[in-house]
Amino acid sequence: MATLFDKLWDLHRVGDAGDGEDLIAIDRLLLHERTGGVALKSLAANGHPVLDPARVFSIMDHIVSFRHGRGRNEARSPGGEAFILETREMAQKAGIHLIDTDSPAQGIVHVVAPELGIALPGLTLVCPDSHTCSLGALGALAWGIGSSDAEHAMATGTLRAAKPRQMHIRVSGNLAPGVSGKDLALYIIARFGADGGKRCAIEYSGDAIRDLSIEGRLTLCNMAVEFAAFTALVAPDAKTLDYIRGRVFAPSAAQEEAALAHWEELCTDPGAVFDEVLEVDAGKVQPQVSWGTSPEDTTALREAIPADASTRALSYMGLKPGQSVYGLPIGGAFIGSCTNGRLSDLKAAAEILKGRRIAPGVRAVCVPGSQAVSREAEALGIDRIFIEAGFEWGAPGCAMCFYAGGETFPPGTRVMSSTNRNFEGRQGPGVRTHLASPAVVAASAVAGMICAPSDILVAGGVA
Ligand SMILES: CC(C)[C@H](C(=O)O)[C@@H](O)C(=O)O
Ligand code: SF4
Repeated sequence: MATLFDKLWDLHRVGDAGDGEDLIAIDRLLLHERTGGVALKSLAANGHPVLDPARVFSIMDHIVSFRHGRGRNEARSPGGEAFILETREMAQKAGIHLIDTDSPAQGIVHVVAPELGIALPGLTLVCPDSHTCSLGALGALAWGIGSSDAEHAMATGTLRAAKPRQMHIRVSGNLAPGVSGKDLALYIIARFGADGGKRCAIEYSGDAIRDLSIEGRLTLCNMAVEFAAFTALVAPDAKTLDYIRGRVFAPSAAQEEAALAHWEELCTDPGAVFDEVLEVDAGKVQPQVSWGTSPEDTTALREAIPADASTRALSYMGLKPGQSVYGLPIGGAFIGSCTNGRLSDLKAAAEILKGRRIAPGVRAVCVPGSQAVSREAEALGIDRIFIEAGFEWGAPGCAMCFYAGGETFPPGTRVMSSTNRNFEGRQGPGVRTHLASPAVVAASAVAGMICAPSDILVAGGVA
């Protein structure tokens, strides 16, 4: 009896690497220009070629400008152009896949990898980026690594890793309408703490997980690193297979039968034992919003901030213990990122923004997670809905998810954000980030204050 994680580990275990570590075969490696160029350059300087260039994909996302009509090398931070140029040059020299700034496939690495079928059930995937855990949503064994590990993986096709402990999170019941994968992720982190994942490999299962769309599962697994997990996984099911079919780097029609036979085995055997088990009742999850400077500093929208909340977090956020953030005026809103920059996220926000305007004094920005998301949204008229509501519509990339030294909101601005991190200065010096789902961010942008989608829909006579 084995867990899904045991099976993935054993399938890729090449041998014992000593010191409690195993040598794991790496199927595909992803790079971005913020950390990938450095790894490629150092690898070349050490005289090592990339063992199998066809398995390595480099994508421009972190530093590229999110201005429409951006030039090929335009960065969003001073000096950022060097990251783009170096990654391009080193990727071309190494002969790896390069999804460049002007490619129709460009976007955030964790959004592009599923879209192109780079991430598939049963594969090991690594990237020098902490949110690589997102890809576990497809039943892949994916985790974030450092740049030197990325070099090792490129040179040898393997990595040393200690097998992590395993956690099962069973999410029973159903999420209420309007409650998303993001709300579930924030709820779990708030309830069990930002260290609650205990560096385990987590498998999510249960009715609510089965009911989540693939994009909802990607959002949930994306935040596993905010829960201090090694990674997260969802066993592949019919939805996963439908999602994968026909994607560029997925098995061809001729290979599909063999692939399906393999993927069918990718599940936890009944009776397999986990080191830790957490039970979550999906019916208890309400739309969430963070109030502090860790994703665990989160409550349901109308709930009060705990009386014993950290003074430092409250002072940074300009809040008091016992108060609720509900109704607080905001100055900014951001929808995008590898957490919530996919089509379903933009659709959820557009449902609220349709025929409405954001409040005066709010700067609202939407940046689709990839060129593909952007194209699909534009084909559906979603870009018009955002723009007519007063949002800026940006060019794909990480954009305002993290401050890179360039454009941001003024210090002290309270920003509703569909991203995954609310650390001090994450979106810019002094910027006060509140994490929430795209629907809650959109509703708050319209109201000019933190509120629930239902407030807006009722006020507009829609619901
Ligand atoms: C820059 C990169 C290494 C970083 C990460 O690893 O996650 C970034 O993507 C982030 O979200 O903070
Ligand atoms: S969108 Fe944000 S969290 Fe995701 S990879 Fe980019 S910077 Fe990191």
